[in-house]
Amino acid sequence: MAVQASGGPGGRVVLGVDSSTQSTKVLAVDAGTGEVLARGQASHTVSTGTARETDPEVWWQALLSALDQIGAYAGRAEAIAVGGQQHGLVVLDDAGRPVRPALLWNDTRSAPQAAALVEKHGAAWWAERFGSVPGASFTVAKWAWLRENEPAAAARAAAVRLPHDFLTERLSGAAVTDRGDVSGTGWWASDREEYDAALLAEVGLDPALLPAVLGPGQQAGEVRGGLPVRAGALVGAGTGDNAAAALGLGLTPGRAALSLGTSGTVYSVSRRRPADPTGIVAGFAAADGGWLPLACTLNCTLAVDKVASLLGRDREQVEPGGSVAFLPFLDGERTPNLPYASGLLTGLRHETTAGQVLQGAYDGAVYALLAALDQVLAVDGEEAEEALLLIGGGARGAAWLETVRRLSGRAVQVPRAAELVALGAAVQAAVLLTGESAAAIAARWGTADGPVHPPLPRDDAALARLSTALPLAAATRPAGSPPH
Ligand SMILES: Nc1ncnc2c1ncn2[C@@H]1O[C@H](COP(=O)(O)OP(=O)(O)O)[C@@H](O)[C@H]1O
Ligand SMILES: O=C(CO)[C@@H](O)[C@H](O)COP(=O)(O)O
Repeated sequence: MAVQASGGPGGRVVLGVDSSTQSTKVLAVDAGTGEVLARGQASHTVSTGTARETDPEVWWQALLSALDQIGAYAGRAEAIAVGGQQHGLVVLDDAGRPVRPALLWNDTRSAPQAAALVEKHGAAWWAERFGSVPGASFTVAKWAWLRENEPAAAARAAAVRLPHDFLTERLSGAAVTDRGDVSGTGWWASDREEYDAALLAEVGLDPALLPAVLGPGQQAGEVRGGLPVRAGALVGAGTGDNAAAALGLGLTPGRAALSLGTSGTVYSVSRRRPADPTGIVAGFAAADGGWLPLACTLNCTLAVDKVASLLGRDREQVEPGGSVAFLPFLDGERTPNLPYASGLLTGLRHETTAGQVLQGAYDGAVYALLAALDQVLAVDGEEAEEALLLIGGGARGAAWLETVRRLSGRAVQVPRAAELVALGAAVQAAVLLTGESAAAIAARWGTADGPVHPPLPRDDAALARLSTALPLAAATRPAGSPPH
């Protein structure tokens, strides 16, 4: 199909949505040039304490508010797609209303259920069949937690959705998901690319409650009436936020992205299906038909910002040197799989400064991601490109950039485009309009363009301190919690 898109006023407009942990962002994008024409953003509330929950209605209201902020572009847009935080368990009643708040990817209460599922079948079975060894983040563990702890809520389930599915359905009425996001549930067999009926029976989930899985480039439906987006505009399949960013970056095998947001993630795309029995690399599917090997941490920007505020410092007030090792596992941790751990600071001396402690928190937050980088790239096996792509809110910060350069020893490229998840969703929407491949659109938009910062000598002493401290962090679980 010919590309009809054209830039400038009067050009065709698509909308990309990023419904992530902390907020919803909407970009109105010129489908021809990729120029961002307008931007809206609205915050979410996430529960604190041991639970991490958000009412899906909060995401919907945030989406409506962000759409409101882009003014006339909402009504002009011809297509829209939604990228959303992965794994969250959304349970709806027969009127499409949430039965309870969604259990989010960073809620570790489901760790015992995840451990029981892995114990029952073995890590190798999970990796081979599902591509991933499920931890507390995976939807299957959350569903098992709900059945055990709130059976009445589970019994009321008329539909089970992921966060992006919920919003896609509110926009279009279509009960659909996509292969990228469904690959993070733990009930989609990546070896056969279908729901695993035997596992669903085992966890007591009726497959009729699940959405249809759309393939790359497929359309979910059209925008229904009565919304700020024009009725009849095309609605893309949407996908998980990391898969959306991979589309937005036009990621190719051998190229890795490091995302610094509520979660820290490191990922690449692969032509080979991942199946890592250690559980470090999750074997997600990519939204374009390939695979998305990925490692994810629970403690990233929020943990470092918390340490800065405890120290009474601005997040950029770091100082070099010193002897601390800081593993900021304030929420427990997922990579490595230490759901009951807490933060650990070692190596304090009289001469240690507050700025060095803060730098230690940055180092600890980046350490596990960089440790997983080679395993992520090894899945495809393509020779790795030197420069890491740095994205997410943290990529705007100098201290994050310098930490990644110093601990990776690699060149780091920071795309000028700030919202890669929303841009990736916009790419998905543009695919529906132009019939091009997502890769062709991302290349035309130049989404990954940005300055390349040359490598620094790797700080092996800091990495060695962190590696020595890690077994101690594993022992920081509260009395009475199960062994890791
Ligand atoms: N200029 C900045 N410098 C450093 N960090 C920043 C900056 N702006 C935002 N952040 C960090 O980005 C985080 C939000 O990142 P984002 O990728 O939007 O999160 P999420 O997608 O998980 O909602 C915040 O927690 C904040 O710490
Ligand atoms: O769980 C994962 C990846 O497996 C997280 O990356 C979530 O998808 C949340 O993303 P952000 O809100 O941090 O962007």
